[in-house]
Amino acid sequence: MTMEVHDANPFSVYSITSILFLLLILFKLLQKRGSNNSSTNLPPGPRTLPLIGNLHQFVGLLPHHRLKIFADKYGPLMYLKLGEVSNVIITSPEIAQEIMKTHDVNFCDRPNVVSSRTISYNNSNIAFSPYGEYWRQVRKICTVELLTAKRVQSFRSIREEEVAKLVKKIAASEGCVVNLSQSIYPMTYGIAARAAFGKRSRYQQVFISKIKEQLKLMGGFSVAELYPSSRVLEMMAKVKFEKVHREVDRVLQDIVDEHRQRHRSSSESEAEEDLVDVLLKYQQENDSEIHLTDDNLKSIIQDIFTGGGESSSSVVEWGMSELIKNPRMMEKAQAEVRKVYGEKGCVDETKLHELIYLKSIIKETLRLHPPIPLLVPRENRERCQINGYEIPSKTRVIINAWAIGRNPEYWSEAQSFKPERFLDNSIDFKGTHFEFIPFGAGRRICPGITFAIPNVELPLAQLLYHFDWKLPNKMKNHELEMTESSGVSLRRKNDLCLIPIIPHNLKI
Ligand code: HEM
Repeated sequence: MTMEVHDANPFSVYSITSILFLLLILFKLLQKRGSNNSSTNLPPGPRTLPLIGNLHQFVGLLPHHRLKIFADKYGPLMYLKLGEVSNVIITSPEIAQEIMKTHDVNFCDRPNVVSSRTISYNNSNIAFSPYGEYWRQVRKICTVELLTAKRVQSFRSIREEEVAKLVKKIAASEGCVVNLSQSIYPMTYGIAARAAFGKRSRYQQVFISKIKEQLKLMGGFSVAELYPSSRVLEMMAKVKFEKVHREVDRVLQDIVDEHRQRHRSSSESEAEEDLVDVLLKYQQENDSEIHLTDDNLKSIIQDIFTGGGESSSSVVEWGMSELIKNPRMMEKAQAEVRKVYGEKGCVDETKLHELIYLKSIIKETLRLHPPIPLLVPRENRERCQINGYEIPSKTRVIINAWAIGRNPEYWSEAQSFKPERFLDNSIDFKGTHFEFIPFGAGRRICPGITFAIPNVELPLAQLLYHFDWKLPNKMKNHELEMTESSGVSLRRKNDLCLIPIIPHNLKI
């Protein structure tokens, strides 16, 4: 998902002086929008400055880090202003549960911002569409048609082929430094593209590169989103987003047309269906509920593609990083996967369920490095009370899942990577344990969990089975840097570069 506020430097897009100057004039001219913020019983929070609110306090730190520091001072329910937008920040499992369970219906909207409006065909995708009948229907299409366990299973050979390609590429560089980060992202994007468009789409590569451009643009604060009352800023942002969106749209429409053409001329079996086929079939056959336009269809495909490509890679990248840093755990994980697949001599999906330790590594990676650390923002429809404080209507709600996952009140040795903690308990990420919510929770919980997990398990299992790993330049394991960078998903600041060694008994 692509909408959270992520950039460490919110002022990077425009020069700060010109923006402030422009805003001063605008604020004199424009009547402030009637947001209902006259309440005196707002949650506590840092002091705000006129015009910019708390924006200046985000310079130089990633937002989820800064928000954690604030929460340590002001508590788990906090109020702050970014530009003219009111935000509440949640940093405890109890209040997250209040928002995403007790008051879920009230907090089920997404903020209507110019970037998502422009790139998501007027918010007609699943992630950004307002809570209501349309969202219910497209979400149903997603869970009942596109991302069912059976459908995800039908993409097994795609995953196996794409991961095998990755292993082959790495094996060809045995003993040399390999940029693992740069290899993992194309692999998961490749899986998402083939699941969405099928094997034969000649547009796959161009689509991946266009969508990356679009994601890059989405990865920072957009000044227009912080000052929604300014039409000038909105227009400027619209122009910026429209340019790249038009290019993405052109490729997507070609893909849809290509599929339509193919559909007419062949009778493919269901097993060969890709997600565009499924959506086209739904569009043709289902006139009872909502009619899907081509724009609706394209916006859903974009959702699946970005969800499928970006976040899963982030987990593989951080999982490998943690294992390098913790050689004992690396050995244990390798021993498990080599034992389970030893007789078979290769790793496929048939025995993934036996990799219990690997599953706990993935959970621990999601706890410490949730790919979307602030989840996707929500907005409440009606004024309400949470924890004795008043939350005015249309407040933006940001849940700091990253900080919740590192809260020492809920996790022993919270900052340490300890996969064993998940071996003897039933905590999972499906939205019922609010201390562990990398996929969110409630009605808006990520619908892509079943699609995401094999995308993470299979590559990790293969990388552990086929190779031993060394750090370059005689670097010691504990010296590996773990700095995070801003973007649409939480990535490493520096690419993970490692030397793969093929163990003797696994050499062909
Ligand atoms: C490790 C991988 C992934 C992570 C960590 C992740 C995380 C998330 C999070 C945190 C949300 C917001 C939940 C909320 O508001 O409570 C979300 C929403 C969403 N995700 Fe994922 N996701 C992942 C993979 C995927 C995949 C593979 C797909 C599709 C194939 C996908 C599709 C979506 C969609 C469509 C939404 C919007 C749901 C809505 O607003 O109703 N995600 N995801």
